[in-house]
Amino acid sequence: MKILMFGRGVIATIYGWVLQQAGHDVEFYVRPGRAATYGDAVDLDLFDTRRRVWGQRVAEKWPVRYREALEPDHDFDLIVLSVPHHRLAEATAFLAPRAGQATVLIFGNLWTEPLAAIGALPADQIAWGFPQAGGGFGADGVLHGALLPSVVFGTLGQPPTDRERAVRQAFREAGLRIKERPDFRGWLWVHFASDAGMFSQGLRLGSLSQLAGATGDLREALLAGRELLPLLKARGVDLRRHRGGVLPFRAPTWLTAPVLAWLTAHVAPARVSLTAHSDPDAEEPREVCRDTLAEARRLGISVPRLEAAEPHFAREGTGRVLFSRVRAR
Ligand SMILES: NC(=O)C1=CN([C@@H]2O[C@H](COP(=O)(O)OP(=O)(O)OC[C@H]3O[C@@H](n4cnc5c(N)ncnc54)[C@H](OP(=O)(O)O)[C@@H]3O)[C@@H](O)[C@H]2O)C=CC1
Ligand SMILES: CC(C)(CO)C(=O)C(=O)O
Repeated sequence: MKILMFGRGVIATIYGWVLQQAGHDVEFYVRPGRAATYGDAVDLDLFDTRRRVWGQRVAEKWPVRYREALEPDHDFDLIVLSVPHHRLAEATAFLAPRAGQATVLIFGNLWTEPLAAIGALPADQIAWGFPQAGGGFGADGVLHGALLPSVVFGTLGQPPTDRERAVRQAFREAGLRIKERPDFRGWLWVHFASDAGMFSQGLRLGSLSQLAGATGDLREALLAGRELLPLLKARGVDLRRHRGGVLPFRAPTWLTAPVLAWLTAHVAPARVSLTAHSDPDAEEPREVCRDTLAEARRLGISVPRLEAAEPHFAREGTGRVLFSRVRAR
């Protein structure tokens, strides 16, 4: 397949590498002028768990190809669109007139109705998925991350179309197991709420990385997630269809918090997925928390832990966040 990764973010880079390794022809679309600043190779430092449970360390310089323009008559078969949810509207507006004949895989967090989130992109060209990888670029420019052996794909109630099956096949050929989620709208929202629980407590400490190995703070994150279950129900999510996703929030925290703490302290792929999120000024965690809290308020759901963390993600009139000001003191 000829594949265009949109942007050169964390997820686009990890899966671009995986797909190219599987023999696909991979290029990155970056904003005009950006290719030179990114440089012609990515420094990867990954734990790849596709073949080994504890992960195989990959440290390599991966030469990549960029394009800074996209015309609708391109011949890409697949465009992978993986951006933070608050950047999706801008990205879909750019891509809608340029999608050509490609299938567009929406591959990330969402908190709105999925079909509204794709804007003017043609709905019959869309596939839905979610990465099972994590990480971040360090100050040294190296991408530190972990790749899990599966990847999530979903549909909005219908069986996968031919296009959607072809995308699953491309990921399967890359050695990834496909986890199929027929109520993907609900799955995405459960995931978003669970991120809000984690991010709210990470922001309280400075960044998500601080949660690694921290039993008490992970307990708070799990309880913050538990408080969001009524919000999901109020949004119409049938939680019985997402038992696996909500189990960590329903299970007793005397059990789950120490297990999570142990995993994130001692198991390299789990540890790296958290510790790579060390940027105290990262915007996405704040946007996730803001949007979740706004929805809880709109629907009149009490979320005391998220609310208590609000000073760390609230926006000032100027657009700066309160938290940056507190840190600067
Ligand atoms: N990172 C992680 O560990 C995980 C992330 N996810 C989810 O995956 C998705 C992607 O996350 P991640 O890879 O971390 O995000 P990043 O912020 O690392 O990457 C986004 C990329 O998209 C580019 N981009 C965004 N908007 C545009 C635009 N309009 N035009 C051109 N380029 C654009 C950005 O470029 P620029 O810098 O120029 O804006 C950047 O390169 C998110 O939904 C996230 O929640 C899920 C699991 C784990
Ligand atoms: C919580 C975290 C950081 C896991 O890597 C994430 O970004 C996600 O799964 O959405």
